[in-house]
Formats: sequence, structure tokens, C-alpha cells
Amino acid sequence: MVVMSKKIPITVISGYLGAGKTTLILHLLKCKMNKRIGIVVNDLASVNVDKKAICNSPYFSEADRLIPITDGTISNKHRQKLIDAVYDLAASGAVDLILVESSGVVQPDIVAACIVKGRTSTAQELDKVCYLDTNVTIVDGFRILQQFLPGQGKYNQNFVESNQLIVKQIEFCDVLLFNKIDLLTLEQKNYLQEIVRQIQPTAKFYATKFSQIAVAKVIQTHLFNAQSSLNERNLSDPLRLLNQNAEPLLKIDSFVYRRRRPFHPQRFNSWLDRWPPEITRCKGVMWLQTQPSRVFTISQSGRAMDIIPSGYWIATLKDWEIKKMFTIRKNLAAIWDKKFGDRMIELVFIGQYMNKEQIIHDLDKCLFRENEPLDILSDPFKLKY
Ligand SMILES: Nc1nc2c(ncn2[C@@H]2O[C@H](COP(=O)(O)OP(=O)(O)OP(=O)(O)O)[C@@H](O)[C@H]2O)c(=O)[nH]1
Repeated sequence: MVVMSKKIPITVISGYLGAGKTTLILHLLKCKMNKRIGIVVNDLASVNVDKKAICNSPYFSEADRLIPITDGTISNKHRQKLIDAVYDLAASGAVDLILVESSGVVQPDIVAACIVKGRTSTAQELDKVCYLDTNVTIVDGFRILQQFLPGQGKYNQNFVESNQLIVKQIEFCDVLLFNKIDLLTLEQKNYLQEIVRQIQPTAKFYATKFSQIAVAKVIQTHLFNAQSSLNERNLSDPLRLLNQNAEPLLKIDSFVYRRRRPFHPQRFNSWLDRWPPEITRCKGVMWLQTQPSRVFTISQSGRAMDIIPSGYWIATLKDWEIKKMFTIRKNLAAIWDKKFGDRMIELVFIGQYMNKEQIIHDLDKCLFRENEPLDILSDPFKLKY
């Protein structure tokens, strides 16, 4: 049994799909004050896009540690993976604090119960090496504008189920970040804040843009009180909560669309105009025939869509640089293609009742065909500067 002289504090970050959880982690990495940070990222899809975003951050240092968990639902199997990952980090002595990013469809009270009462698969007690310090819930103001306004989605089951989950996430937290306020008018912001405060009157409340918050407000706050927080919600026996076979509140699916060939910019752009509403969240990378050196990152959440150039493919570097990258990036050989190098389209789609075959079929039609004429000038993704 490992006995730690000092237990490691844990901040759990919850929030619906695309609320800004990874954005908060990237912000905290940037702000850290000589602390070694351990991160557990629980992503819903089989490709952990959040892990890539964090590991590629210039602020993720060699002293930091990250353990990814994929297919992050709330099933018993995944609860065990989460407990084991947190224990490994806390018992390693290699980190000073731990951030746990829940997947967007997870109830935070179950994650809290895992940390308060969890035992590893080898029967080690988690509370011997770490303690739950703060539960942060991030609320996507722009999404709830759509979901919480009167009359919206009244007869739509997707809305009802996702609203239930968002409300549960709001209810169980010590700190609430009301995020994406840059996308709201003052009137919308005030109206929605009022609703959120009614659901959660006691937590510390901060309105944020891009999850920007002072470190001390979310780390080592000592705000979580296991007795009152779990008891208040009639969860007096966290073990029961931990062991119950919770049906996910939200029946949500995900799949990965992966192709080596690039998109035809105009065709892909017109597909974006016909975006299937069942897709709740899409994230990943892509490339365009017209701009073969650029990596484009896509991040869609509800009605908000970001497609931004975010660096260059390794395949565009000089030969010696590419060779060096092979020694640095251990997984590069596995993804390298003779013709395209590391260029690829890899998009994770998350949603309810998605017509996967139709989406794949339509996206395949957006791919650039051999010997097709190239119209660089009318590329809608061309940078204006
Ligand atoms: N306009 C705006 N965009 C934001 C803000 N915060 C985050 N975003 C964007 O929202 C998108 C989703 O942010 P993430 O941090 O990846 O969200 P997440 O909660 O980690 O997403 P999942 O892990 O998929 O559930 C990204 O494109 C962010 O840049 C904000 O305050 N304003």
C-alpha cells in the first residue's frame, strides 16, 4: 500500500459537450506556477482529440503527465478506468495536483463518488493518496441560449435529455463557470445567468470568456465537502452511487471519419451549410487540396463552429526535420502515409440519432477527386491576410 505524506488535490472539470473544459485545462497549463500537473482526460469518442490538443500545447511541459481514457461514458468499466488512472497519477509522486476532465455526457456526482470512495482494480483506496478538492462545472452560455429559452425544443426528445444532463451538471458543483459570454448579448447573458443561479444558488459563480479564470478560483480551493455535497443530494452512501448501474442520461453515439485524401474546399463548404442538426459535437483535423501545407482544426459545438488554421503538417518540413520528428513523436510512424505523410482528415462526430452512413457518404462526396481542376482563387477557407 502506498502512503503519501501529502495527499494530492483533485479538481474535476465537468460540463456538456463543447462547453470549454479542454480550453480551461489549456488555460491552467499556461498559468501554472511551478506545479507539476497530472491530467486525466476522459473523452467520449474512440479518438481522444482532447489529449492531442493538450499534449501539443507548448505549455504542457515534460514535468506534466496525462492519462487519456477513451469511450468515456459512465459505465462501471469506465468508472474503474478513471479510478485506476487517478490513483496511478496520485501515487506516482510525480505530480502536485490533478485535473480530471470528464467527458461531456458524464454526471459529476458519479465522478465525485469515484474519487471519494473509489478503490482501484487492485483494491487500493483512492482516498489514501488524493482528495477531491473542487468540482468545476462549465456551462456553455451559447448552447443553453438555444436550449433554455422558453419554447425552444419543447417537443424534441434530444433537447429534453441533454437539458436534464446540463441541469444535473449545474446542480453538482462548487464552482460554476458561465462560459462563452462573448457570444451573448447583455440581455441574453443576464436572463440566462438568472436561470443558472436559480438552479445553482450556492456555488461560486464566474462569467467567463474562453474559460479564463484565476487559477486560485479552481485549484486548491478546499470548496468540496464530501459530507454535505453528497448527503444533500441524498447520496449519503457514495459507494452505492459508485456501484449502481447508472443508465446514461443521454443515449449518445460517436464515430470517427478518417480519410487520407483532402476535401474539395467548395464542396466541403456547401456541406457545412447543410450541417445535420443531430451532430452535437464535432472536433478534429482536416486538410484541403488548395492549401496542402496547412492543418485545419474543426471544433463545432451546437450552433457554434470554429474552423481555424492551426499550424503545418510535418510532411511539409525539410527531410532532416521530418527525420528528427520521427525520433521525437513516437507514434508518427504509425500514422505516416507514403504519399500524404501525416496529412489526414480525422473528424470525431458525437450526437444523438445520427445517420452515420449518410454523413460518411456525403463527406466522401466532398473529397477531392483525382485529376479534378483546382480553383485556388475561390477557396472559401483562404486566409484574408
Ligand atoms: N466563442 C467562444 N468559444 C469558446 C469559448 N470557450 C471555448 N470555446 C470554443 O469552444 C470549442 C469547444 O471547446 P473545448 O474546450 O474543446 O470544449 P470541451 O468542453 O473540452 O469539449 P468536449 O471535450 O468535446 O466535451 C472550441 O472551439 C473552443 O475554442 C468561449 O468562451 N467563447
